[in-house]
Amino acid sequence: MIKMNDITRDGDPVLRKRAKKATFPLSAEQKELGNKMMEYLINSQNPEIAEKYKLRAGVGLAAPQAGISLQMAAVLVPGDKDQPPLFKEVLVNPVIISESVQVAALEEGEGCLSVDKEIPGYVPRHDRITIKYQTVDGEDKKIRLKNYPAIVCQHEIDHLKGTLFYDHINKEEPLKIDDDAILIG
Ligand SMILES: CNC(=O)c1cccc(C)c1Nc1nc(N2CCN(c3ccccc3Cl)CC2)nc(N2CSC[C@H]2C(=O)NC)n1
Ligand code: NI
Repeated sequence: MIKMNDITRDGDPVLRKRAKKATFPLSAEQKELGNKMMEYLINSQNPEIAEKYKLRAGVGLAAPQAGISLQMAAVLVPGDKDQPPLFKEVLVNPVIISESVQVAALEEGEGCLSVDKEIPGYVPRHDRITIKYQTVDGEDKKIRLKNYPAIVCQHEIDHLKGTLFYDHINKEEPLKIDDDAILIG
């Protein structure tokens, strides 16, 4: 299982590189990586397991954060209690093909498993996006996302381009954002 000491931290050059495009069929190791990244998110969202293995909770994890420069990211956005997840997928070679003009940001700012310190400030993103990606089996998919799942996918796709969330925070005024921005609580 992936544990916190397997997760690369800010300062590791792999987090600032553009990740390599995946070619199909994926190797057994690459498929296994997708499973292990998703397993990390499941474990990290389970209070007992997270406590036992000291896992920081996350809803997204990108391959560069596991030290592998590959265009692959796992996303697991839970639904409400006893509901199915809002979004659960391992995205391979994801590309944002359209994005809303409407800006949105998490009201509490963003955290990242690869950034140990808390960096306050709004991270302006698009409220709605359409992503084209492949599944680990090479199937082409296209999905439209909005609000929290859209924010998470933008954060993870950023990782594949060597961008970290705080790159988007206004240095002079971290809490400055468009008047009509949607703040997601
Ligand atoms: C600085 N303020 C903050 O971090 C911050 C502060 C307050 C609220 C939010 C909402 C904040 N922001 C933020 N909170 C999250 N979690 C909330 C808790 N949750 C979770 C926790 C326990 C069980 C199950 C789950 Cl689901 C896991 C996910 N996740 C992200 N991000 C940014 S996009 C990728 C995603 C990620 O997975 N990061 C590791 N941001
Ligand atoms: Ni991150």
